[in-house]
Amino acid sequence: MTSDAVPVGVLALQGDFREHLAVLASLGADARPIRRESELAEVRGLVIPGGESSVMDKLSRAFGLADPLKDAIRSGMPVYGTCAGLIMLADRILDGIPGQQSLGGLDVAVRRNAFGSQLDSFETDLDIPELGEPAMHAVFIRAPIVEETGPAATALATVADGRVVAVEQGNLLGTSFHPEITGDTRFHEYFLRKVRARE
Ligand SMILES: NC(=O)CC[C@H](N)C(=O)O
Repeated sequence: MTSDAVPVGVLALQGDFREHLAVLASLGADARPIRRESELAEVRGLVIPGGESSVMDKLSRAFGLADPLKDAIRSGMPVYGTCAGLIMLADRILDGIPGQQSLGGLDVAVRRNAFGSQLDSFETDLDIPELGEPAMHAVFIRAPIVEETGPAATALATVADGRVVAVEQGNLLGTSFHPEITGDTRFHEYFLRKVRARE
């Protein structure tokens, strides 16, 4: 193992964790699926993938992972959530199913399935100053929107009508869209820089 191969996890209870594992491995990380508390304890950063947040919530509680995940987030571990993963990181969920909980950490209110049926899925290019040129091609799939950004969180990207679709707060990152399926690795590189900066 090279010194570059920092161990990072992808929450692998549900959703498109394999795509994230492949991107992280392609960037030289030691990328591991995380299904147990003991596996979480071995990694220095975590990605929470897209999928279905209400199912991920139920499984994380059923597997005894919700509390260790909250502890990891509070301890300052870098965590990047895409789509359902962003919902898991939001302090407040709008339009959740009854009883749906999040792990929290990001001072935002996120509305699930916010783009309505006609825009169930769509693609657009986003200017993201933190990531530089060119604009990022972004794929949205039954995507959430960041409806309120609290004072502790910073918006990184907005769609054309001004609604927020990417946020950052300290070691936490969240995007409504799925960079793991477009071949643009800049968000994963940004996440890995946060992980390596803590080493
Ligand atoms: N692509 C996705 O992750 C969709 C998120 C899903 N609509 C949810 O509420 O969790």
